[in-house]
Amino acid sequence: MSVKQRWPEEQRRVDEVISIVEERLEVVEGQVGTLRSEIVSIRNTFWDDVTVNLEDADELIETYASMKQQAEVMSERERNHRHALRQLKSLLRLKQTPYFGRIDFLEDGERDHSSIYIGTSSLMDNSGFDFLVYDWRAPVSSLYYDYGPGPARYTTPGGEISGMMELKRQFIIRDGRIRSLFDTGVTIGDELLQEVLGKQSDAQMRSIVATIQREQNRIIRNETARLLVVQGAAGSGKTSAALQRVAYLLYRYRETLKAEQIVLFSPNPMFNSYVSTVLPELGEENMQQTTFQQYLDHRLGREFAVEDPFGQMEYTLSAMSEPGYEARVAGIQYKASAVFLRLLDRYAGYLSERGMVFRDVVFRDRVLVSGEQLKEQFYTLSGLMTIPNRMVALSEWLLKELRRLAKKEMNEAWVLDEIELLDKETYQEALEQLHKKKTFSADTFDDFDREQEQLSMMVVQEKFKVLRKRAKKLTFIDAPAVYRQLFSNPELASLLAGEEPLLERWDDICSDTAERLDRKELSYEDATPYLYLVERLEGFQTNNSVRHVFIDEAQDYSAFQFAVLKRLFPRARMTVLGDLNQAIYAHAASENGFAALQQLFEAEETETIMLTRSYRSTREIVEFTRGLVEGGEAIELFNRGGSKPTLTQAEDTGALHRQITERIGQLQKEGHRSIAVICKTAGESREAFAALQEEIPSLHLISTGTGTFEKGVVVIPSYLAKGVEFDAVLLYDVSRERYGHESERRLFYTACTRAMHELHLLYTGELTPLMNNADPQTYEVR
Ligand SMILES: Nc1ncnc2c1ncn2[C@@H]1O[C@H](COP(=O)(O)OP(=O)(O)OP(=O)(O)O)[C@@H](O)[C@H]1O
Repeated sequence: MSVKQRWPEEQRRVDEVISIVEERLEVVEGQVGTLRSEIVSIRNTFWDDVTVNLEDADELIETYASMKQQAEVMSERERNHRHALRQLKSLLRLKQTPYFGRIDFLEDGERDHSSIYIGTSSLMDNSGFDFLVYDWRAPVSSLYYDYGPGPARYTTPGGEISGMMELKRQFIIRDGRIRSLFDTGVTIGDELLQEVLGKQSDAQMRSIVATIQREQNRIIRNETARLLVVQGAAGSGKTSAALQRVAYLLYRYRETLKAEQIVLFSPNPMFNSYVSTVLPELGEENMQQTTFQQYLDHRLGREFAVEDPFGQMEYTLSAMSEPGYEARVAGIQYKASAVFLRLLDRYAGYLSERGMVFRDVVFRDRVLVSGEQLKEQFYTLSGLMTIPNRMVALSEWLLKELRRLAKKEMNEAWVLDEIELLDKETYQEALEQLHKKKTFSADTFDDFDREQEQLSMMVVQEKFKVLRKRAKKLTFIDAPAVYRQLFSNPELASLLAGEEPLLERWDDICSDTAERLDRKELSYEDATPYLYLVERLEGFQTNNSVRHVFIDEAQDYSAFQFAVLKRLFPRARMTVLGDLNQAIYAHAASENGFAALQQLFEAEETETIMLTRSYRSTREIVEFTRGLVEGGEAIELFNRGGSKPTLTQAEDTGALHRQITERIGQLQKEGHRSIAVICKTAGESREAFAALQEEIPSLHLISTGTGTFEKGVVVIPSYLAKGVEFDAVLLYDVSRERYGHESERRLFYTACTRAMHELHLLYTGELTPLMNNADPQTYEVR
C-alpha cells in the first residue's frame, strides 16, 4: 500500500489520539481551576488558620509551627498547580500536533514489531501501560534520528537493544490534520526538511525536533564529554543543537537537574531574545542566559568604565587611519593569546615573591597602615601558601592592626567633637552598654572617664566599620596598579616574557594601556586578563551549582575567557559551539582554533563533533558563500533550490539607496517577512537608516542597545547579525572602500551567511577584493 493510501488510516489514529488528549485536557483544566481557587483561598485566609500567640516561648513555638504548617500546605498546592499547568501546556501542544514521526521496530527475539510514534512529549493510553506518543527524548526515539529502515539499535539505561526498523514515517500535522506524510529510506528524509527549511523565518528561533539530523543528535544526546566542542559551518544547526540539548538534558536528568543549573553564554542580548522561545516551545523552562560582557560588567563595572566588544569592534573596523591603530590591534591579539596568559601566570609567580602593590589604608586623610607596611607583612608570610591564602592572612593581620589603631584613635580630638554631636538616643545606648558590662557603678569616682571611654570607642568603632569591611573584602590589594606595573616596567615585562618574546610594539601598547587605566577605563582586550590577574591574587570566584555551560559563538572567546569560565564553573560540563570562519574579532587572528580551551581539559574528557552541512541557506547561497573562505569547499550544502545571489553596482549613493528600496519592495511582494540591510559598522548603519527611512517607513535600526530581535525590515551592523538569520539579506555597499582589508573577510562571510532564501550585494565605486575568490558562476551580476 502506498503512503497516500495510508493517509486515512493515519488520520484516524491522529483523531483517536486527539480525542484522548481532549478528555485529559478537560480533567487537567478542572484540576488547574480547583488548585488555583484553593491557592487564592489559602492566601486570603492564611492568617485565619494560624494561631498567633506571642506571649511566651511555648506559645511562640506553637505560632511558628502553625505558620509553617500553613505555608507548607500552600507550597504543596502551588507545586501541584505548576505541575498541572505544565501538563496542560503539553496537552495543548499535543492537541495541535500530537506527533511528527513513526517507526516500526522489530526488536531482536520478538515476533511482532511495535509502532512507535514520536512527539514533543509522551502520552499514555487510558490503561496507563502503553505509550500513544513517545517523547522525542526517550531512549527509543533516538532510533528515529539515527537510522533509516534496516538494522538499528539504541541504548537504554538497562543496555543496548537491537533489531530491525521496518518503517520510518514522517508527518506534518497542524491543528489536528495531517498536512503531509512521507516514508523515508534514508536518515530523516529530505522532503520534510525541505518543507521546514523552505518556510519564511520567524522573529524567534524554532525548535527542530522533528528533523534533527544524525550528527546533530550526537551533540544533543552526548552524556560522556566534559568538554564537547562543536565546530560547524554557518547555518549547520549549532545553536539549534545546543538548545535541543538543553531540553534533552532537562528530560534525561529531570530528577536532579534544574533549568537554572544550565547557563548559555550568547553573543549579545538580542540573540538571547531570539532563542528564548525554543525551550518553552518544547515544554521546558529556559536555562539562564547571559553574555560574557554582562559578567565582566558585574565583576569590574564598579571600578572601571569597561569597554564592550562592540566598542572594540567599531574601533577595529573604522579607525584604520588613526595613529596607534596598528599598535592597538597588535595589542588586542596579544592580550587575548595563550602566550599572554602564560605571561600572567609567570607574573603571579613573580608576585608571590616580590612586586605586589597595596593601597594605603587611609582614615581622615591620614595613612593608618601604608601600602608598604602591608607589602612588608605580606612577604613575611610563608611563600608556601598560595597568594589568595596569604591575602586572607593579611586581611586578618590588618583587622588586628585596625583594632589596635582604633584604641589609639580614641584619644584624637575629632572623637571628642563627635561625642558632643551625638544625639540623645545614641548617648543613652552607650550608657546602657556600659551598664550591661557592669563596669559602671554609681559610687566610683571615675564614672565620667569610663563613660567618655565607652563613647569614644563607640564613635571610633563606628567610623572604622568601613575600614574593617574593606579589609575583609581585600580592597587593600591595588590590582589596577599591579596590572599597570606590567605595562610601565619594561624590564619586568621582558623578564616575564622569557622565551616568548614581547611584541615589537610593546612600548606603544604599554603607553596606551597605562593611559587608559589612569583614566579608569578598561578596554575590552584588557578586561578579562585584568579579571584573571585579580582572581590569581584574590582567589577564583566559583559557582558550584551550575552543571552545564553552553558557549555559543565560541570562536570569539579568548584564551582568558575560557580560563575564567572554566574556573568559575568548576562542576560544569561545557558545550562549546563555534565556527572559525566566523571569528570576527581582531583577537581571533592569532588564535589557534579551540586549542587554548582544549588545554584546560584532559584529552580523554574532550569530544569534538563537526557539522559540515549548512541548513540555513539555499543551495545557491551556500555555493556562493563557501567560495569566500579558505577551506569553504568542505561545507556541504542541503539541496534546497533558490535564486543565485546578485551583485549590483550603483552609480552613486543615491542610486544605491534607490536600488535597495526597490529590491526591498520586491522582496516584500514575494512574501519575505524578515529582510535585513546589513552594514559593516554602526556608523554606516545609521547613515543607511537615515537615507532609507523615508522610503521604507517600517524600517528599524538595530544597535547594541536593542534588546529584542525585530521581525520586518531592519538595518543592522554586521557583527550584531551574528547567530541570527533573515529571509533576505542585502549587503549594503560591498565596495573596496568599506571592505578593503583581508582582516574583514570573516565578517563579510558572516554577513552573507545570514541569508536563508535571498542574498543581494550592492556597492558603489570599486568592488571589494574579498569577492576575488568567489566563483563568478555562483552569483548574478545585475
Ligand atoms: N535539523 C534541522 N532541521 C530543521 N532546521 C534546521 C536543522 N538544523 C538547522 N536548522 C535550521 O538552520 C538554521 C540555522 O541553524 P542555527 O542557527 O542553529 O545554525 P548555526 O550553526 O548556529 O549557525 P551560525 O553559526 O551561522 O549562527 C535555523 O533556521 C535552523 O532552524
